[in-house]
Amino acid sequence: MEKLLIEGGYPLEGRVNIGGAKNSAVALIPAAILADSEVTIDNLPQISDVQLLSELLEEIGGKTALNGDSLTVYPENMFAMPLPNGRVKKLRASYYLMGAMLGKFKKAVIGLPGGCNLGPRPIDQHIKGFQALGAKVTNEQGAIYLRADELRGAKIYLDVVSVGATINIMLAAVKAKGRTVIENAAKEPEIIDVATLLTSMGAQIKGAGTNEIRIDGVDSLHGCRHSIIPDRIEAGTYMIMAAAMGKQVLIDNVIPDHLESLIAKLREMGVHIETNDDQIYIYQTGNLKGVDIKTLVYPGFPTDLQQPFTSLLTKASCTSIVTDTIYNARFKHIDELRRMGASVKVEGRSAIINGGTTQLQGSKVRASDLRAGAALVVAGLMAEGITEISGIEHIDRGYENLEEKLIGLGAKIWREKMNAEEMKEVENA
Ligand SMILES: CC(=O)N[C@H]1[C@@H](OP(=O)(O)OP(=O)(O)OC[C@H]2O[C@@H](n3ccc(=O)[nH]c3=O)[C@H](O)[C@@H]2O)O[C@H](CO)[C@@H](O)[C@@H]1O
Ligand SMILES: C=C(OP(=O)(O)O)C(=O)O
Repeated sequence: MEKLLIEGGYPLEGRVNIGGAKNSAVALIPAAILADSEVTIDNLPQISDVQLLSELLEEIGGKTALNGDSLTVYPENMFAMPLPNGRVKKLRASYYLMGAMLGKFKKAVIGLPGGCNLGPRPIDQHIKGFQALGAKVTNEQGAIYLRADELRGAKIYLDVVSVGATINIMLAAVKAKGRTVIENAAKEPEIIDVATLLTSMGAQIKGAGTNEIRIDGVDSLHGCRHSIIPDRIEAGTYMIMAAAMGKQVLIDNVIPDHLESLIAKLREMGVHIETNDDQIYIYQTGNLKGVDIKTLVYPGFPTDLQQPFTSLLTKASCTSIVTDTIYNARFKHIDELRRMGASVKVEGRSAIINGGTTQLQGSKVRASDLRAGAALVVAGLMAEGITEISGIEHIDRGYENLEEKLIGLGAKIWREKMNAEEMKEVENA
């Protein structure tokens, strides 16, 4: 087990290159199951979720070859091997194996997914979609059993706007007979990215990125090559770090339009930002003003940036209120920020941050989930002294080469092995 150490207080300056989007990559890899021949995915982020999914494809008989940031998936010999346990529980996106395997083999047995513990994360809308397409779905001892004699297109209205359900239904529907319409679909850029890959494989999909997606089933899908869009959440995290500690930071390989809500909020705080086609500049700013944010489905403020943004708000003058309407319990980072001296309290689904009251102090803290980890890295960069972050396996699920990228910007950050006593502390926590 390792921990991350940050000596805070060093200004960030320079440029940082953003990798491919985690939440696209983790859907595109399972989507490759649906093809009859090889699929190559470029601009792949080097994160543990990607590694786990490649291993899961090998478990079902596929072959994968990683070459730099490109992954080729050879789906020819895959079969409907049950995957009730093991790796599927280590990440959220293993739920995409349900849609992809159902679409390809008309059957699948997959364990319930893991991923960040953000409170309840049901998958009822995924299952409602599979059932509407004609699948029989049962939950037996924590594994989902899916089976269909034939998948038929259907009209599916999502009761909750869900990224995962929208993509999973697309995966199951692309080879179904006839037309599927997903109403009240999620509109995240990653959904368009998955639709683009599937279309390159020969699928007929219209409306991805709007709230109504229409899919006309085809008999077979072929191999293709696809490059993943930049990770807007990784980019947003570096923007927040730059707003907190930056002199002048250039974020490279980013789609500024995907970050409009964050850009607007940072500008409201007084951060000076310029954008062009694929870059965002953040300039040194003076005093930061407090702002309120409310997380919403895309294009609203992303819940995945709520936690790192909360850390930034501890530095702003006056009080800010952060409300998470997507996951109302996504506040596990708050206790850790308090340990570092932040004045924050949680009331219902909101965190109230008394900004600018104290200087954060380096402390021993624990990342309970991926973006809680990012929030603690932001706090560690701002704090006086050394911050030690445990639970960094969560951070490795979503941030490639974090230390390397931050060292490139002038931060003092490194990894160390934990000693036996520290490991025991973490296990007992
Ligand atoms: C791998 C991946 O892409 N993860 C992202 C995805 O997660 P994920 O796909 O799990 O999130 P959803 O968009 O499905 O969840 C949104 C909301 O809908 C609820 N819900 C969802 C499905 C369902 O069947 N029933 C239901 O009630 C959830 O509990 C949540 O409150 O979108 C989230 C919201 O942008 C992000 O935080 C995650 O980073
Ligand atoms: C919640 C997240 O991831 P996952 O859905 O994979 O747990 C995230 O990326 O912030």
